[in-house]
Amino acid sequence: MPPPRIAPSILAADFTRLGAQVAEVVDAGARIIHVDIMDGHFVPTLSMGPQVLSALRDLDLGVEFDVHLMVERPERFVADFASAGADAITVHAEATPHVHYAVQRIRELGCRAGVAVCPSTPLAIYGELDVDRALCMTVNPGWGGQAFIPGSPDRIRRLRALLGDEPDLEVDGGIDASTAGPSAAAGATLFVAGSAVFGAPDPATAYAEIAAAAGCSQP
Ligand SMILES: O=C(CO)[C@@H](O)[C@H](O)COP(=O)(O)O
Ligand SMILES: [Co+2]
Repeated sequence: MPPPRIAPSILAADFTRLGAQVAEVVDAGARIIHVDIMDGHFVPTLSMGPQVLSALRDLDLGVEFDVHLMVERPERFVADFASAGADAITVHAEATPHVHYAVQRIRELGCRAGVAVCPSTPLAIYGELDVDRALCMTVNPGWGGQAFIPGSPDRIRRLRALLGDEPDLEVDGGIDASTAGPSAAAGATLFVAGSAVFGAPDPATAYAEIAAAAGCSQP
């Protein structure tokens, strides 16, 4: 299985000092930054567009950008995010009838391809797809700061069994120092944490605590 990694989500960052906040978690050891894109349709909320990603990319912090598209018909936007600097792009299985095409397109654009599922979506779709990353939502998508759904470790375990050892299994929503451990034990390898990192008084310490709970080796 891939080594465990933590991906701080900038959705919870202070946007008046976004670059400094990202630099702070990079100094603490983060090598992946999670970027949540919400369209007001697939999820009721709006977040940001590719301009924010390209601004972060221009900081040259040497990190990977993990783009989570919570948008309808995400295949329309993958090229925009690839040119803005995405390293991995994840689309929701519920957001398009053309998931296979979206995965193919993301790879053609030179990015790693992920497919995400909401908490009520059957996991069987992964049996039909070859993905670099499977994203198991551990809250309903659309908002930061929600509580981890308690049945998630069981779902993560079933998903890991379907995927085999190779792909990253990403968990997203309510991940903190208490939920990262059970998620890791169930087979998760990539841990998105928004409010537990950027909502903490000291994001670097919070990052280190979640990393330790997830079993990450020292940066
Ligand atoms: O995709 C989403 C929410 O839909 C996330 O990536 C959130 O940004 C996670 O936030 P926390 O639950 O960690 O506060
Ligand atoms: Co996300």
